[in-house]
Amino acid sequence: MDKLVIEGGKPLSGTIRIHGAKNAALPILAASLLTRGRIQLHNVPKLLDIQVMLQILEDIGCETQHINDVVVVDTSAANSSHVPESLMKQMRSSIFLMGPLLARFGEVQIYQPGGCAIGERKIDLHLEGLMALGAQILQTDQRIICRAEQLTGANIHLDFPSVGATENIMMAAVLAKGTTTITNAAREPEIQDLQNFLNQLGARIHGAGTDTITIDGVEELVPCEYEVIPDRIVAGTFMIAAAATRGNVTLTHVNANHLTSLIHVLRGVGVQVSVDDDIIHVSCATRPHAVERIVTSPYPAFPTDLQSQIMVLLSLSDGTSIMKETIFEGRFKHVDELTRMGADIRIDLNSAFIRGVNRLLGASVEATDLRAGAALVIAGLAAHGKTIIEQVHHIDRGYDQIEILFSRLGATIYRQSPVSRQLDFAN
Ligand SMILES: CC(=O)N[C@H]1[C@@H](OP(=O)(O)OP(=O)(O)OC[C@H]2O[C@@H](n3ccc(=O)[nH]c3=O)[C@H](O)[C@@H]2O)O[C@H](CO)[C@@H](O)[C@@H]1O
Ligand SMILES: C=C(OP(=O)(O)O)C(=O)O
Repeated sequence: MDKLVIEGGKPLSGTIRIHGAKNAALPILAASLLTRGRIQLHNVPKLLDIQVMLQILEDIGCETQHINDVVVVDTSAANSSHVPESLMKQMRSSIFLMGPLLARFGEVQIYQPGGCAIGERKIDLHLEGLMALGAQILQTDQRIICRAEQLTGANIHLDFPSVGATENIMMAAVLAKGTTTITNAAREPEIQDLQNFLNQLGARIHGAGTDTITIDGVEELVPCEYEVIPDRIVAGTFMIAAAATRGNVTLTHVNANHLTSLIHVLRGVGVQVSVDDDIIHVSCATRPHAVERIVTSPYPAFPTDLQSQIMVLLSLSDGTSIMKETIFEGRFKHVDELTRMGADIRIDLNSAFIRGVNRLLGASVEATDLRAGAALVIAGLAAHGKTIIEQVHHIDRGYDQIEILFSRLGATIYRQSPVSRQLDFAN
């Protein structure tokens, strides 16, 4: 298992380019199955989750290629509506295959998806949405079989604006007969990106970005070329790292409109953030102060995917801050690790009370999930001394070589691979 080793205490400085969004690229890759032919996608990051999605597409008969940030998927020969359990279990986003495969083949056999251990992460809203479109669902313990000779448009109200359920329903409804309306839909930028991609294929969807999405079913879709949006969570991670190390960092290829809640919080604690078109500049010369309360909620509120990272900044701020997590019940696992590094955080139900300390100290810690891992990297960069982070594979799900990106900003950070892997690379 790889480890990250960090010698902290240096302010980050310099410019980096932000890669494409994992959470946009994954549903878009799954949606490519809705058409027959060759799709070319730009700005697709080289991440573990993307690799798994491409492996699944290959397993069901597609041809795929990922060179630099360009992915080509040829879906012409896709011939299976079954996703093997071993692949399903590798990530949560395998669930995105359900809608497109059902729409393409009239049936799909999948399993409960895997993913980060951040909460229960049910899929009831996905299933209810597909049933509303006319699918019959047979569920045993882990296996889910879904069938529908013809999907038919319907009015679907989501009890919670689930990102994944909104996307799965959109993908299933594109080729359905008639019109589908999703109310209380999720409004995340990645949903708008999926709408834009599907419309480029010839779909007729509008409303993404609001809480009501309308999908007028079409007969068929034709392949296209498309560019994925920048990753707002990766951008946010680097912005917070710049502030936590009292650095001076410029991010390029970002969309600041997707980061309004974070920019508001950062400015509120005294961090300088300026925006110029697709460039964001972050600098922090003095100790930030505490924030009264941050609550994670669906977009456009503060994202749960930046909760653990901002907690590192609050741990180093002057005063006590409160962080309430309302999306995932198991997303405070980084707290024990941060405490090991000297943070002063108390958890009460879904709220964390963070008393700022003057400094964090390097320690051996474990990434328990993707964003918890990213938070530990930030903590390690800001801390005095050496930090070793285990279970780096979690971080690799969402950041393309995080150590290289931070090295470019002057950090001392490197990856230690087991000897056998180092030899593999040498050959
Ligand atoms: C690949 C991707 O885009 N992942 C993002 C997506 O995950 P994901 O799509 O899984 O997140 P959801 O919005 O669906 O989940 C939010 C909440 O709804 C619950 N729920 C969800 C579906 C369902 O059928 N039943 C149900 O109860 C979940 O358990 C969770 O408590 O949005 C999350 C919330 O912004 C982000 O943290 C993830 O990074
Ligand atoms: C929770 C996340 O991703 P996923 O939904 O793919 O597990 C994340 O990106 O922080």
